[in-house]
Amino acid sequence: MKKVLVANMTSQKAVDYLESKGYQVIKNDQASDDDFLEHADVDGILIMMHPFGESLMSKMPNLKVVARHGVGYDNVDLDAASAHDIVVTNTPGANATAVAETAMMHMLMAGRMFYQRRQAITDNANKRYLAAHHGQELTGKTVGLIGYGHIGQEINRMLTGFNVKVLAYARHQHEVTNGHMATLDEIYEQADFVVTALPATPETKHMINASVFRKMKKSAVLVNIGRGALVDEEALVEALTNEEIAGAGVDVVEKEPITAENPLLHLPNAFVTPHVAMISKEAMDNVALKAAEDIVRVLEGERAVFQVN
Ligand SMILES: O=CC(=O)O
Repeated sequence: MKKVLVANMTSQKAVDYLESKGYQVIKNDQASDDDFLEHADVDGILIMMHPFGESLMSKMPNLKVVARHGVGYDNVDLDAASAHDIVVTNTPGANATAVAETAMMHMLMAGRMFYQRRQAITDNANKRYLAAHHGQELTGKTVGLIGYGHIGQEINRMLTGFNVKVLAYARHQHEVTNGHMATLDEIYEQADFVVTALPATPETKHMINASVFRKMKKSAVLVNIGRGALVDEEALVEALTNEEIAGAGVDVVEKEPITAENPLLHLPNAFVTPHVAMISKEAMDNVALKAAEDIVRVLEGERAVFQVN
């Protein structure tokens, strides 16, 4: 019987599907390197954000497929995977609604500093700052979407009722119902809300940096629901502290899991969530099932079709 390790928190749907197909499932909610190696004989593995590279792959002789539970696969070493003939899959689109809802929430929360206003009831913090800063509405504004895949397009769809103008940046041309495609500089210079929804790659690392903050409007709000690596966090903290931009909403930071020391948590104009954009019952079910289906397809021989690019 083939074995699949379902690592980290996921939906039971993955386990049920794999078992219904006759696989032995080992479930491990706290996957660490040691936990992986305890089950080094597995044929497939379903992982979330745990770094997975050569040191693990080389010790798992039967491993044929690593299914990334989500979209970004920056935690998986693709070169090592191809050297070991391991297929890597991801689940584009399966969590787009949850992540787009999170982006909408961040625009509204960071735009109006709702979190800090709630906190001020009980801890008295930031009262002077909040009295002097009223925040801004999303309605009628220009929104820059950097990344226009499943998630960017879903954000655009959700924005329809807000009567915004959308400027979208992507590698490929798209029809943008609420606006049009634009260059990065057009977005930096014109957008009131800049949303980053790109993967972490060598090309996107720190693409949002001090020189970008200088190009952005002083009233702009940055929302990052892609990866922490997209934003130079030190420069972001500086830009927020000096009010070079008005605010930020981030679900992802450079060093995760985020800890209480992260300076973004202590600024009155930043709103932070701990990389939870895709955590909803619906998204977890969709993603888990899609990842489990990919594992089965690969283990049954349909490899090339599912490889991430
Ligand atoms: O972070 C979430 C994902 O990569 O889907």
